[in-house]
Amino acid sequence: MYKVLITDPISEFGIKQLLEAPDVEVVRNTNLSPSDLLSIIGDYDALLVRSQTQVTSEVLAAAKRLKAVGRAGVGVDNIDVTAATEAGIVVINAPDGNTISTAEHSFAMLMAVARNIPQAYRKLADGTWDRKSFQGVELNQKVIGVIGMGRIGTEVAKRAKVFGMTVLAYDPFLTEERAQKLGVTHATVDDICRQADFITVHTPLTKETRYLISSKEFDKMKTGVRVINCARGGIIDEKALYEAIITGKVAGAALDVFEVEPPVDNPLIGLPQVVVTPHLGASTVEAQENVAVDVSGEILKVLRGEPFRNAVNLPSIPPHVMERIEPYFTLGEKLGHFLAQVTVGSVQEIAISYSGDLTEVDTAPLTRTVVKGVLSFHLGEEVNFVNAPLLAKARDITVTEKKSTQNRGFTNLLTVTLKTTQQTRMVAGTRLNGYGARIVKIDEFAIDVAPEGYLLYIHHNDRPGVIGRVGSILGENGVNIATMQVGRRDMGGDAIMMLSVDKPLTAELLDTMGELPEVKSVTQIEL
Ligand SMILES: NC(=O)c1ccc[n+]([C@@H]2O[C@H](COP(=O)([O-])OP(=O)(O)OC[C@H]3O[C@@H](n4cnc5c(N)ncnc54)[C@H](O)[C@@H]3O)[C@@H](O)[C@H]2O)c1
Ligand SMILES: O=C(O)CC[C@@H](O)C(=O)O
Repeated sequence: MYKVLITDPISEFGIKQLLEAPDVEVVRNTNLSPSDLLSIIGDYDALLVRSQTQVTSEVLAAAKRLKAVGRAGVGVDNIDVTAATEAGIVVINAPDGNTISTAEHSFAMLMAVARNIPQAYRKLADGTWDRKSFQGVELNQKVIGVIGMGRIGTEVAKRAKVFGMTVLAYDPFLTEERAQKLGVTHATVDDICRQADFITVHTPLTKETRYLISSKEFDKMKTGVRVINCARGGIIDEKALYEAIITGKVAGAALDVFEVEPPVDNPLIGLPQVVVTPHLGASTVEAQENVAVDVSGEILKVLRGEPFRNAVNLPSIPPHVMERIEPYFTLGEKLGHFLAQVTVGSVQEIAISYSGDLTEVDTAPLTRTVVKGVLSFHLGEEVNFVNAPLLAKARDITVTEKKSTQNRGFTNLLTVTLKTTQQTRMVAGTRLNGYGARIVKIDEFAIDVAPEGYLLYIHHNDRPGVIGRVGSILGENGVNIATMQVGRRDMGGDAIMMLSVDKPLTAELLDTMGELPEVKSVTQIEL
């Protein structure tokens, strides 16, 4: 039974699949102090949070069973992702579910600051009918600068266009073609500062984007500009913003996020030109359901060892790529695990070659599964999909990946070569329609074996009677052979036998088989 701890308020509908999963026990406690969390986290396999719970390196160090931290939302600023990666803990987020809600909130804030809606509301609510103080500006025919054209920035830009605005957009990944397709003008931050009537930021908060908009940028702006931040506090320098408002450069600001949340003695709050909300961008019924559904589903997959998509500490896998490579995940891991069991010496290099259909997609996630398969034979559960490359690097193991045109007649082929201090061995596998995963080559021998269960890999001389003797010994010792495959290079030369058996052999029985005439080696493999 997997234990999942939920420590922030998360949509009930969204976590339904966790609550109903027969293999999951959910514990909800949204009143834990940091020390409470430290003392109980060791019992849990997954932790599900929003933005309040601080998942620090101490929490992660105490989380001996933890396999995943799920964030019902986009930003993972409250999670020590580096510490999680080192510990092999997957950090999952839900990047798509709150895009529309946050874009709509950004637009609502833009309109609120353009027309002074909250200020007018407050005055009227206080009993004053004031029609002079709140003259606003139209959006139509104004220039808006969108900095960060990812999911939310793009949706904001689309809405701005519908309102008759000219959109200047900056994002290091915005191509001219995409800008044209969206009907926006590709611009620099400098262009935006000089030309825009409204500036809205939609980047993550990184070293590069901290104080992206500060005094230097405000100095370049048109007098009367209005700025919006519904992304992360700190992208706009709050001190510089305050100065720019006081000097009259900036006519208004709309802020949903702050450098410190909740804000403490923040002079921006209460300024008549500033519209604020307490980080409400994603606070809609729809967004909270979406993010909770997404992250709960992904957590279930991580716990059950199934492929997942949205890990922050792993490159994300687009759905069309996932669809193509998912069937090979288990095969890749098993090929790695197979080689680790038949090879002697310390691993120096893992080389993976993809051919056929597999050359058409990004196979980096598959490479991780192969590396995991190799390392897990020696490192056990310590190694997983997240930390496998790090663990290989820490052991000076080179991992290479190449695409090859040599598919040996298979529509797809995954070939893994393991170089150790003592030998170099190779195994190749494929997926055959109707038969599933198969091992089709071991070193120079063609073979056809399902990579599962207990296998006996016997290297022998191709002589009459060897196969019979192997079968008899197993039979005499009560070991049932499920399947048997032989492969040889030349008649009477080097040959291999691959048997799948119903139960593992004892060490004594393995020795007895190894002593048979013409048998060179016997290796038991578990896949
Ligand atoms: N207020 C809220 O409640 C709320 C809700 C959801 C998301 N957010 C925040 O909104 C922001 C955007 O989210 P998203 O889902 O659109 O993310 P996203 O990853 O889809 O987009 C971010 C974009 O910023 C771009 N970028 C990175 N550095 C940049 C730079 N120096 N200059 C310009 N662009 C840069 C990236 O290339 C990317 O395209 C994030 O900070 C996220 O945490 C806030
Ligand atoms: O409401 C939340 O949980 C924060 C939403 C937002 O900032 C995010 O990063 O997804």
